[in-house]
Order: sequence, then structure tokens, then C-alpha cells
Amino acid sequence: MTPTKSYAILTQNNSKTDQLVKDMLRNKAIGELEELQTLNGVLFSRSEINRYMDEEERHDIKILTKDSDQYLKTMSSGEQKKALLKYLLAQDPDFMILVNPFDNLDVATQSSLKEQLLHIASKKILVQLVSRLDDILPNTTDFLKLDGEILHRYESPEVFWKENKTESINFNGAIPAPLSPVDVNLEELVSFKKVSVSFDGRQVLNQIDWTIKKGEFWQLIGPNGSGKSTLLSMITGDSHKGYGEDLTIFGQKKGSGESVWDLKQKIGYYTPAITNKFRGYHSLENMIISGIHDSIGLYVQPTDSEKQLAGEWLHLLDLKDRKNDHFRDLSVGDKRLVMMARAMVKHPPLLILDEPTAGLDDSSANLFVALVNKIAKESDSAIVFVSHRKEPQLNPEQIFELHPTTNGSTGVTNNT
Ligand SMILES: Nc1ncnc2c1ncn2[C@@H]1O[C@H](COP(=O)(O)OP(=O)(O)OP(=O)(O)O)[C@@H](O)[C@H]1O
Repeated sequence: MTPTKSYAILTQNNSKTDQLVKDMLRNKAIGELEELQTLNGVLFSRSEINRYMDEEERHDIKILTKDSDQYLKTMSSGEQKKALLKYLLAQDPDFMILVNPFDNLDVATQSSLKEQLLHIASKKILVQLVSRLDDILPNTTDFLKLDGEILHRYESPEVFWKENKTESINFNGAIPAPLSPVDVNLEELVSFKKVSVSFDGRQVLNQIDWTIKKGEFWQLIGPNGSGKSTLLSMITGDSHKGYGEDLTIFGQKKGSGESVWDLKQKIGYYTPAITNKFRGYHSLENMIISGIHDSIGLYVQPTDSEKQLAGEWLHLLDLKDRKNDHFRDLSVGDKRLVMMARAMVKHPPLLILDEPTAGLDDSSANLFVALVNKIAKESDSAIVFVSHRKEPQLNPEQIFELHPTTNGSTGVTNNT
């Protein structure tokens, strides 16, 4: 065995990644990866973390976090990945499959994980399955691409890099106007004034001051565990934290009897995990119309003007010919564009996008970011785009950054 090999397999939205991972772990013969057939492999991926999280919850035990007081579920993404890596290394595998290992990680955690992986690569074979070119480790020796279920090997790194450059983007027309705009007669949509939050006596957010005004375009960044999800869940009504603090959302003091339903009416929320709720046979047209009604399926006959509006969005995304196709049959990238149209169809006063490009390949991520920029420019919705990754094409007006301290994170506003 030559333990210095490191493979990078570029995946696209049509790639049958799960099947390839299964085949490698079961030592099936794979033409381009013969060397792995007799070796013992483990999997480092988000889906493995989710699997362990489910198991921990179902049996009320700790598997990955035996040495910690915290359950995997309450840990930040970075903490979860560290716990999984430690657990896998203890099994002393011959090779390790890494599926988009840097997704959902902040820049500092990405670079410490990168260093750790490069160290591991001197002793073990790494097989990286990555959808973003930037994530490929510098020690990579063999370059491949997974097109559907076909694994294609490149004769040299140069040919690989040359062939996989991304293209530029065009949309068909302007962002469609809503049928009946959600009216909020307010300049300030959200206002945190010296808001602090603790969990089990440990302070996570420290004296946060943040105001989101009508039509503003924000990026929210901060390292893993700095409290980004905690902040968002207070805005969306998914957390009771913030009661008794000076926190006002759409003109109402948090904890003053505001209705979660009312909040949800005014907020478009998108995170990739939401896509999993739509496993049934929904047409693309119905998916977009269901955004007007905030429902998962469509329970009433859509009106002609609703159909017309859905058609305009699908035209914009170049999916008009597929309006009757099932959402479940779309590529991952197209699914996200449709979900974005669904979140935006009413032009909510506030649109929250939580790590929306995680797991997308470069060209789909660029397309998604271009759509967000276009929405910011052409609508009155305020946008909060949460991401760790520097999206090179994203054009936010302001960045709200969380800085962890021993007393919880403080927040700083930067103009871009
Ligand atoms: N229900 C909870 N119980 C205990 N601790 C919690 C709970 N929810 C969050 N935390 C802790 O609060 C801190 C902030 O978590 P949060 O998920 O808001 O961070 P984040 O910035 O969104 O992280 P990531 O980028 O990794 O998703 C973390 O240390 C986390 O472990």
C-alpha cells in the first residue's frame, strides 16, 4: 500500500454520490479506485453526523461525545465535525472518505480542519468528494469527476483545472412583483438593543446591538458556535430566548404576546434542510404557489393570477418548460432556486437565508448568489444571508459579525 495517495472527486448536482460512497465502503470493485478494494474505510460527512445525532436521541446515549457534557445536537457544526473526526480516527482506518468536509465551517475552523486532514493524509489515503473547487486539498495526487454514476479520471491536474472552470450567468427578465405585498409600515424591522443570551448559565451572546431596516442587505458571519442560529431563531419565533430583553421584531417587543404565525407571514426563511420537507409529488408550479399560502402542499385550486405569477418566476429561472415536472426530480441546484422563488414570491419584508449555498457545486452556488443579488437590487425585502464561506460574488451592503469572547459573542457592524 502507498499511503500517500489523495484523491479528489469533483461532484456535480447530478452525481450519484451516495451510491459511490456505499460502494467504496463495501469494497465493491470500482474501475478508477481499484486500490481501495481490499482496504478498510470510514466516512466523514454531514449525513454521518445526522445519523449519530438520531441514534443518540433515539437511545438517549452519547456515542461521539462520550467525553463531553453536551449532546451532539446542541453542539455547533465545528464541534460536531471535530467529534466525528476523533471518533473515526480511533478506528484506525486505511482510508477516509470526506464528503464536502468544509461546508458549514467558519474560516478559522476550516483552516484548522485542513491542517489536521493534511496531517492525516501523510498516513492514510483520503478520498475527497467535493462540490467546490476551492475545497480540494493541496496534497491531492489524483483528480476525478463523478458525472451521474460515471467516474472519470483526468490524465493530469492541469487538464482537470482547465476543464472545470465556471461560466457566467444571465436571468430572463426582472424579479416578478407580488400579487398582494405584505405591508409593514415600519423603517426598523428588527432591533436588538444590548441583548444577551445564556444556555445553562453559559453566556452565548453578549450585549448585541443590531438593527435591520427595510430593504437592507446584510451578511451575518461568525465562527462556529458564535450564536448565529441563536440570533436567527429569536427573530423567526423559533426560540423563546430574548424574553425580557430589549428586542423588537416588526414593531412588537419580544415576549409581549406576538403571534408566531404573524411573524412567519412577514419572514421568508430558507435553509437547505427545508427542501427535505417536500418529498411528495409537487409540481414546480405548485411549489411556487404554495409559497403564497405558506403551506407544504396545495389544498385549494390555484387562481389564474397565481399560475401566471408562478410562470413568471419559472421563466426567470429558465424552468418554464418544466412547470409540470415534479420538484423531487430536479437537480440540487435547481431545487434551491425554486425554493428561493417560493420564499420570495410574496416579497416578505424580511428574507433570511441560512447557509443557502452549503453543498452546492461552484456553478450552482454562483447562480444562487446571483439570484440573491438580483432580489436585493430589485425588491424592498431586507435580506440576511448567513454564511461562513466568503461568497466572492455576493454584494451585501453591510456585514454583522459575531466575535466570540469568554463572556459570549459580541457583535460588530461593518460596511462593505
Ligand atoms: N439548546 C441549547 N442548549 C445548550 N447549548 C446550546 C443550545 N443551543 C445552542 N447552544 C450553544 O450555543 C452556542 C451557539 O450556538 P449556535 O448554534 O447559535 O452557533 P452558530 O454560530 O449558529 O454555529 P454554527 O455556525 O456551527 O451553526 C454553541 O456553543 C452551542 O453549543
